[in-house]
Amino acid sequence: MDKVLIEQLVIDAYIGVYDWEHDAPQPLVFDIEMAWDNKPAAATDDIALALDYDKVSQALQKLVQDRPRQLIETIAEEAAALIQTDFKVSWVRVKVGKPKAVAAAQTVAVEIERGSK
Ligand SMILES: Nc1nc2c(c(=O)[nH]1)N=C([C@H](O)[C@@H](O)CO)CN2
Repeated sequence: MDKVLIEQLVIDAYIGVYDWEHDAPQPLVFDIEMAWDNKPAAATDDIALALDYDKVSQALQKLVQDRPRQLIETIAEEAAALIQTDFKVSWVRVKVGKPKAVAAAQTVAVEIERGSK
């Protein structure tokens, strides 16, 4: 299975369950894997046949900054749904890290897979 990947995409977000988290944005780090047949794009050298990682990244930025949320689970689920619906991706893995959440941890994260390969 071919994939298109977006790694370590940083998006500032209003995210968290505690009041202090509602006052300022903090970084979320996205790792995304998307099933995509890369052969047609490679054969034609045509971006129209590729899964445009730039467009996906922009759409994720808009989604995340659209409104505050409490849980990174919510962001992960909404990101997966957007990628599947708007970009016609049959299978996606989304990892959302919140590096500032737990002082003693380098990062905390959730990861989900949606769709079929
Ligand atoms: N599974 C989760 N646990 C926690 C979350 C979360 O989004 N998913 N969030 C928090 C707080 O917002 C925390 O990040 C503040 O440090 C706690 N646990």
